[in-house]
Amino acid sequence: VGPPVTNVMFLKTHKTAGSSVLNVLFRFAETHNLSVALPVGSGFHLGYPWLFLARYVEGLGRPGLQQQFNIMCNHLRFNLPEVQKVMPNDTFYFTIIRNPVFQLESSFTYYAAYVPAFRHVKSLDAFLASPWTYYNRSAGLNNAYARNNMWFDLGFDNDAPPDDEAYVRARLADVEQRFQLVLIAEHFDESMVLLRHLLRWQLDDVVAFRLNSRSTRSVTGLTPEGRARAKRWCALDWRLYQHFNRTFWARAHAELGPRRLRSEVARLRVRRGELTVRCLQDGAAKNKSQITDPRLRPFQSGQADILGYNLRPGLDNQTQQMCLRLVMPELQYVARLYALQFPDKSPKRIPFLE
Ligand SMILES: Nc1ncnc2c1ncn2[C@@H]1O[C@H](COP(=O)(O)OS(=O)(=O)O)[C@@H](OP(=O)(O)O)[C@H]1O
Repeated sequence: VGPPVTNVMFLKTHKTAGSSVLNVLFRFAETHNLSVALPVGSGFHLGYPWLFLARYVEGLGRPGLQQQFNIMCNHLRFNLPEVQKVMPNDTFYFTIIRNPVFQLESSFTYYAAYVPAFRHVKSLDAFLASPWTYYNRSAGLNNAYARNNMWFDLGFDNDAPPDDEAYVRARLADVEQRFQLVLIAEHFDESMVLLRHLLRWQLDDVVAFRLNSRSTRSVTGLTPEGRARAKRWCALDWRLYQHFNRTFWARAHAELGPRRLRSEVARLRVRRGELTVRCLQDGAAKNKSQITDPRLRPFQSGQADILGYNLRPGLDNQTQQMCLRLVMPELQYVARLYALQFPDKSPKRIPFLE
């Protein structure tokens, strides 16, 4: 026991349920009046895919403004010495990973037009059948979305040879040493329970709706052969996932025990169910054409059909504010916190809302 942890750094890896975690952290920051390390100027991420530098954070280094922040969670490529310039020494570090097969499939659909390696191939199965036809190491950092993307986000070389056992082990040890917790997207609710326990937060603080998810229509299944190839192509991410999937359960059982873990997960789901009924029109996610309030429209990319939510009409003001925070997409929430934190700067513009 002790006071809630308020200095938190979340490494938001790509296509791993990070937007749902970011929502949890932004809500906590907003409702507890904490400062957030936000992207400088008009940006929405912290310099990705470049290695993170402290100067990518708004307000840093200007006399009279604060030099350190409570919460940091926007996309960045991890670079510890620079992160440490922004975050206090007692910061709690955590991240999230996902089965690399599903992570890659999500990435392919979302970034198809943006990533050189994906641009000229019609399907992920075709890509995986001969990746070296499309993937060129020297094509620039944007190809990081196409191979071992989580390994890359952690700041490592995503083209390193996966059979170099000493190298792989050393990097896994680096992650263990720096991150107090590595969450697993496939076990999102267990992850939130464990996170809440370690941060000493309230149940409501970690209840989240699924954000940035695709309609089933835009999810393409891989063939069994494609799945096996994806594991080999992203062998570094596969090692990462296997390792931390194992330690996650060991940790959850050591911290909480299986019974308490189960009952806390059940409580979380009940609470999310209550908030679903209270906040959401039809209690369900909506596709982009159905979302009426532009403030609630999520950014769309590639072939992905990204779902969002409508709020129930007629909510009282306080409930509406609470529900709004739960469903606010990432870009809108970044812009909102930026306006709150830097009222004298020109507000961030969201092009697709103009
Ligand atoms: N709560 C929860 N549990 C499990 N999975 C979840 C959850 N929330 C989001 N998601 C899935 O995560 C994918 C989006 O990841 P990110 O938000 O990290 O994407 S992004 O990098 O910020 O664009 C996206 O995956 P795909 O639908 O396969 O694309 C989401 O469906």
